[in-house]
Amino acid sequence: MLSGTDKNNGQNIEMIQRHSFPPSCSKMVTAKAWALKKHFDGLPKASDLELITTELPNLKDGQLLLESVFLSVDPYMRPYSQRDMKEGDIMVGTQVARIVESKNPAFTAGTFVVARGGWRTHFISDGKDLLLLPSGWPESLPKSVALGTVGMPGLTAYFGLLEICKIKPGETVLVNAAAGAVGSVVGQIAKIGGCKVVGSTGSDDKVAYLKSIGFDEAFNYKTVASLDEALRKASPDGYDCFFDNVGGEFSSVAIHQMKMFGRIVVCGAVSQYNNTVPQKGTFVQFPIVFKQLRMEGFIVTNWYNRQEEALKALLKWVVEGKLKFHEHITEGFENMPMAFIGLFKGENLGKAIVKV
Ligand SMILES: NC(=O)C1=CN([C@@H]2O[C@H](COP(=O)(O)OP(=O)(O)OC[C@H]3O[C@@H](n4cnc5c(N)ncnc54)[C@H](OP(=O)(O)O)[C@@H]3O)[C@@H](O)[C@H]2O)C=CC1
Ligand SMILES: CCCCC/C=C/C=O
Repeated sequence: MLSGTDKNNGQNIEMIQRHSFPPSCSKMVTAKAWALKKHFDGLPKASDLELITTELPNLKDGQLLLESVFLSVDPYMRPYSQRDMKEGDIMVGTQVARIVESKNPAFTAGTFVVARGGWRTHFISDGKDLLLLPSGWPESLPKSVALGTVGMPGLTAYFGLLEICKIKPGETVLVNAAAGAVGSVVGQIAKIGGCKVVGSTGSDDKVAYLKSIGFDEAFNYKTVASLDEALRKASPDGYDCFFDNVGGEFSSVAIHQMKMFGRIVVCGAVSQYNNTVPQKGTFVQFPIVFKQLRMEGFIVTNWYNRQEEALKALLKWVVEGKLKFHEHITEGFENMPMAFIGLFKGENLGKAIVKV
């Protein structure tokens, strides 16, 4: 048996067994999975992860066998592994999977679902945590988009912007990591909502991409002489909303350019996830008090009671061409670690996906 526990909604997913099953089992399935071999220290390394090959047992009544088709790599996996995982655990994560075999009357083989199966090629589920793609999903739309713009990152943008920032037409919205999975949706929803949008990102190609999807202003934070000046130039009057994906130094500078009664949604802090020692930043109380700012953190899963409504809206915008998406696809399950590490080097434009 695996020595680690299963954090991937463990109640619903049968642990992969390390031992073989007797030859009498008719349908032995070989599954691969990535386990956390050693806790990350700074930037994750491929050698911190271990590829495990195992065989799955036959299905019991009520169970399904799933095969991952597309897997998601996301920045949250880095802080999550540190806080909530122990060495030996299978990496947490989400995939678009195809039902290979079903002994559960609620699901038929061949159906595609979004699952929280972790970094695995195959897994067994009782079906309780599987999500069908939203109805009306066009045949021409890649199913991987259910892991990005019409999935968790899209929901993050949707609820963060509409419910935490509560954008209003005519306002100016700032977003960093703007060419990524969440940021690119934030900017486009803000445009749909009648806002001016400023995006910060880490390469000139990404700047060009942001302009091509409708951002009013975009700059490369790695090459500007002064972040303070770049923010001021992009919006001399300041910012009503700041959707913060990056944290750290960027946030310390941007908070001073908020307008009176501005709102900051603290979505993530990707610049800080690989820190090995706690960092000190500037104190935030002065701008918060004197500009009467609201600064609020949130976790998207807290809004999942409304995910049906939001996925429907996101899919509609995609189909109408109002919400563009880009995917950074890495081929091969064995390359998952490199796809994950690439997030912290800015390698992805749009949603980082692994195609099995
Ligand atoms: N609160 C919530 O519920 C959720 C929060 N999040 C958070 O949203 C943020 C964006 O996630 P997501 O869109 O999936 O990821 P992205 O697709 O944006 O990928 C990460 C990007 O972050 C940028 N980045 C990486 N390292 C640094 C750094 N040191 N400094 C500045 N930028 C950096 C890179 O873009 P670049 O080239 O521009 O530097 C990279 O491409 C993350 O902080 C994530 O944790 C995501 C989902 C849910
Ligand atoms: C099911 C995925 C939940 C992601 C929450 C992310 C938090 C911060 O990055």
